[in-house]
Amino acid sequence: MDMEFDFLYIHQDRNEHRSLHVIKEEVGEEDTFHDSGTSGHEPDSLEAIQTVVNGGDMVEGRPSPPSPSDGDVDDRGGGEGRGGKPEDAAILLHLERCSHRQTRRTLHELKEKYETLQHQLSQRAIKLDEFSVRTVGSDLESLHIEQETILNSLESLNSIASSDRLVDELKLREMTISQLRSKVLQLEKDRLDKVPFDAAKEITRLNNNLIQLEKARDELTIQNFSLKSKLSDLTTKINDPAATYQIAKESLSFRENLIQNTENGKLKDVDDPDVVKVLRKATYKVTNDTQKLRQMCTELVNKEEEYKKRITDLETEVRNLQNENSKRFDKAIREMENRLEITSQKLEAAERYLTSKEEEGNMLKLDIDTLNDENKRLKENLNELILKQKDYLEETSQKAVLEGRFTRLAEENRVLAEDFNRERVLRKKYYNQVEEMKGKIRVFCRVRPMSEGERRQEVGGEVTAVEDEFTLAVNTQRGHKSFLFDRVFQPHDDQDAVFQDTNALIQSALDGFNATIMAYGQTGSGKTYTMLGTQANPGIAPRAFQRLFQLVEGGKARHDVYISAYMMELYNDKLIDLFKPVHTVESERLEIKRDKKGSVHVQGATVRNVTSARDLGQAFEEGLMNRHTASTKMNVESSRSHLLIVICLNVTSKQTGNVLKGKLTLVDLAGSERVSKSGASADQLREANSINKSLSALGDVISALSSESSFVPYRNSKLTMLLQDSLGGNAKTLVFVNVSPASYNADETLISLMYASRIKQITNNISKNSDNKEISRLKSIINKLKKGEYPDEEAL
Ligand SMILES: Nc1ncnc2c1ncn2[C@@H]1O[C@H](COP(=O)(O)OP(=O)(O)OP(=O)(O)O)[C@@H](O)[C@H]1O
Repeated sequence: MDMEFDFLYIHQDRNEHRSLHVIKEEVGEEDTFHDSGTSGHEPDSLEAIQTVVNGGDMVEGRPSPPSPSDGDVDDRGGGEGRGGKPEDAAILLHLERCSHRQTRRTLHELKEKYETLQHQLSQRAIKLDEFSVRTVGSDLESLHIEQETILNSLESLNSIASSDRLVDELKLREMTISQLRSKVLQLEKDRLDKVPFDAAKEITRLNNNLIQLEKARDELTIQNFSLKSKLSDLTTKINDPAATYQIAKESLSFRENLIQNTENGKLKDVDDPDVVKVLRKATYKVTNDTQKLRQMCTELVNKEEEYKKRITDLETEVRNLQNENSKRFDKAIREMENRLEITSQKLEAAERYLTSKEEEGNMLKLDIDTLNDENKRLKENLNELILKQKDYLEETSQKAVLEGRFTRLAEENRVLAEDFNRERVLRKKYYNQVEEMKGKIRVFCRVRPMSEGERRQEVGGEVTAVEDEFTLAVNTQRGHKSFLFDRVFQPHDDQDAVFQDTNALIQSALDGFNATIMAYGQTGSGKTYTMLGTQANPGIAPRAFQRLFQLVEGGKARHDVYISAYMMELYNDKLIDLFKPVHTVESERLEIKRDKKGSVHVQGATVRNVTSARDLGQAFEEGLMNRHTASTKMNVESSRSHLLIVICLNVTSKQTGNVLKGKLTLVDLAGSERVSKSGASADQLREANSINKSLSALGDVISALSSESSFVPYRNSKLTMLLQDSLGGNAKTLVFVNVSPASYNADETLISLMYASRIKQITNNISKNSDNKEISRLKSIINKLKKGEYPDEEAL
């Protein structure tokens, strides 16, 4: 009985290993159970599974490498290089296998228990006797209890195998999924760190694909779980019938043994008919139960076969699904790898593009620097322009001020011009009055310098001395004599200084007067130098030409001036037209004529119209050339003839239309030396007489004009006839008396000076004072006019 109690107690213990061990000890057998489908070292705990997932070892209940029987796991498991998905599949497969192994192990344990119990029953059935019938019921009851216990054990085992395992499985899968996700995130992070901004779209697209794949994986996982669940249900269903089958089988065997034992004679020993009856009823009942149990066993066997087949199908289906999943997963991995490769290539392309863009950026920076420099330069230019504009505005304002000032000045100028014109008229009036008061004939004396030859030969030095600008003294052996003139020019006075006091006559000619400038003196005294000058030092004639056209140009707004000229030579009282070629001179007959107004002209003379100083100068040069040719042809010296240049002016006022006719006559007289001194030939005498006669006639005319004689002997010579309208009347005459300072020319100098004195009727005697008073009065008038002041009424 103690053994029975122990047996019942032991079978109620849920610690299977311990109970089996106790049973084995009690029955004295070794545990020979060995599941051919397992290695005996198969990991069946969560810890072991996790270790397998992590690639650890398991030996003797500890984590160990997968056994050869786990070939599917190895084939599908792959390494970490598959990204964790094969591990996931391996875990699932492993969990499935663990579940099956545990189920099969439980079945085997139950089978072992069943065999042990059968063995105990067979052992103890022998010992059953009179109380066997009584104990059959209790045995049956015990069997039922045991059956229930076994069923409970199976139930608990199944629940443990299903619920706990699934929870752990889920936790494990979640951990695995979490690890996989973290790995995926890490990979994505690494890849994103390498991918530039422009590959972000591609990464986003890959992420979306990954999410799709994860969704698909999750769906597959759900399907997998669903299948697992079905498998679990089926396993439960299988286990239930299996347990029932085992119990029924045990019960059947027990009953069969009991019946057999009973029939084998044990009941023969029972004499009591009631007991026999009871036993027979019990036997009958047991027989029926046994039949029912057999039917149940048959059904259960059939069901087991059916479930086993379904399990096999489901396992095949699961394997197929897993293979399919694995293939899809591998395909997805490959696609991901391909996309990663493409993305890497794109990344490289993007990096190259970025590099090129950086280079471009550097170039653009250089361009920007250049543009900045250009901009700076332009700004500087702009600033300069602004400053210039500012200056321009200031200048504009100043210009406006200046324009205002200019307008005022123009008005002032206009007033001044009017005043000037008025003053000019007055000046002319006063000038002419002064000229008239000074006399119509003015006499300037010019002393030439000693020539180099005269200095070298020491011809007795100078006999002349300029005491002041109006007085020339001559020191001779016969005494000291002073001569007064309108002006005395010293040897050092140049041509310009001489012309300054003569150009007023040019203006008089333009004002309608007949102006005459002539040079008188002995040969070599400087007449030609004074009247014509040299190329380097032009005399009065070329300067008068220039001045004349300057005045014409200045007055062209008011006047139209028509200018013509003729040029004559008077030799031995004979006129020669210098504007004609030499060979025609003798054939032409020139006659001096006077018109009704008294104007003199030479009939037959060549008159040249000139429009410029250049024209006039060229004509003048031609005339001089002709004079030289004629002198050579006649074998005479040019100094033995008189030279006349006559410039006729026809001035028409543009305002009034009045016409003024003036004349400027320039005369270079022949030498005035005495005949006895000039040579002894008859021609020379005739020449000298002709010269003296003309010069004497000129002196007579001038003397008559000065003395205001009623008769002026113009017709005594051709010279005076030519000068008839230029001497006297309203004519203005300027006579240069040229003298030599040399002592050997002292006599001729005295004669010339006396001749000039006769012209001015100025003597060195008692009339000197009165003459000096007159001269002083005239000088004061001239000085006031030069200063632009009006002469006093008394002086006038
Ligand atoms: N004021 C002067 N300054 C310098 N040299 C002068 C001056 N006057 C005359 N001479 C020079 O004296 C020389 C004689 O002068 P010029 O020929 O003019 O005298 P002339 O009186 O004209 O003589 P002729 O009656 O023979 O023509 C020339 O060589 C001339 O250059």
